[in-house]
Amino acid sequence: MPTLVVYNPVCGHGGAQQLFDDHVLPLLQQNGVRVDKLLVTERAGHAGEFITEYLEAVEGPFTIVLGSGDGTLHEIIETLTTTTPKGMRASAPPAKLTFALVPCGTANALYASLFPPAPAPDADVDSVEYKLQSVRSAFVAHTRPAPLTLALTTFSPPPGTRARTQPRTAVSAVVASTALHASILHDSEALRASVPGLERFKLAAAQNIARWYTATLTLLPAPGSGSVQVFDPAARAFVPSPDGPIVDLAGPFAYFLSTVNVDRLEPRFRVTPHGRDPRAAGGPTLDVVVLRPAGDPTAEMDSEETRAAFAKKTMAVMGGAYDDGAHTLMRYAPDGSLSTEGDGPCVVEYFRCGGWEWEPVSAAASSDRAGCRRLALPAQDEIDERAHLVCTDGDIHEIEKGGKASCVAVAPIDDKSGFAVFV
Ligand SMILES: Nc1ncnc2c1ncn2[C@@H]1O[C@H](COP(=O)(O)OP(=O)(O)OP(=O)(O)O)[C@@H](O)[C@H]1O
Repeated sequence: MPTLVVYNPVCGHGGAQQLFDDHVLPLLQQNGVRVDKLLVTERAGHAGEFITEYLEAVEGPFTIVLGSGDGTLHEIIETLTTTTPKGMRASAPPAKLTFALVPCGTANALYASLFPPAPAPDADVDSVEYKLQSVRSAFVAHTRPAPLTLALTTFSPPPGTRARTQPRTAVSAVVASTALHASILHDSEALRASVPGLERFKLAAAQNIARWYTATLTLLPAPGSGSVQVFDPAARAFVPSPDGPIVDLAGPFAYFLSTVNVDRLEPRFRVTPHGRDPRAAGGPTLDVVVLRPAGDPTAEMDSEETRAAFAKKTMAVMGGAYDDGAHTLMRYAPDGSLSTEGDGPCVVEYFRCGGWEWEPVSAAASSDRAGCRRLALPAQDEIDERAHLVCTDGDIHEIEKGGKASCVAVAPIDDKSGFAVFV
């Protein structure tokens, strides 16, 4: 099976070259692995172009030893998924691509989810041994790779518009989000040069923590599951949603994020903490976390004070994600304080579903749906620019005014196609 080595020398703290020279390439050599091609990426887009051209010319299946963060992995998967197949790639089904991941990026969400660091706060995610686990699985232990589920997000123009181009589709292997998470990724990119580590996400979070987003959200069941599932903190399990097979949620929203393949976005940020649990039979699924101010029993009407008070709760929810996913157990006490005890209303809504539709709307339209009327904004026809941002694995997209984003989870049709990773 052809083996390619690709690494991004500038991702994370810029240590990929040394790690590959000193450890990864020697480990491959010791285990008799012949490297067919090695690419040190020179620019954004390089890895995707290189892999696509190689796969057009050479018969697969393929293994790629990839030294990067989630962004370069995303770039390869998205380029292959959205480029019309030609040459060898035109064969059906297209050849399978399996990754041995070497975490060299900033957050390394997929790697940290597949190889969760030990619970001790000082567990060393920077050690060479921690970083070589996927390569060892591939070439030393010869484990069976795990298939990757993908989230396909399509951006549609307003209904009735004559499409100038085909609707765009973005592909993610980790996260598709809007609201606070998309705002953080949007703003943190500008900080990349000045704040190189995870701190830039915390800085961008502080800038955006008090924003609300007006939209409507529809969650759709996975094929074969019959219903959207909702996490029941008392049972510590997903159960069919009492709202029926499809769940409609009105805004405003503070947080909305969906994940595939992962239970965390950073080694310690377990935002969808059951994302790696074994699934019941049925189609591929997304784990979805939603935070809506209307759930707060003390949020009476929209005002600066209400938003400032709710921002503290959003902070507490983010803190719960850093505390092993405790936000999914949080409930409101009657006075609006948060606790993981008691049986009050859940603070976050944690769902498992097959897909979702997010449609930015005016505040009036959003609050027309049941449950959120009391938080209607005064300026009813204002367009909420920020509600139009969608993040797919770090890429930021903008929904056209009057349009929407629709996301669906897909999995390889068999174990000879699609993408997989050595775990
Ligand atoms: N030589 C290069 N110069 C500049 N950008 C590059 C180069 N090689 C790859 N890239 C781009 O860098 C971006 C970020 O890389 P990557 O995701 O691997 O690291 P990261 O952002 O540090 O990590 P993470 O995604 O885990 O936070 C990718 O979108 C990729 O296209």
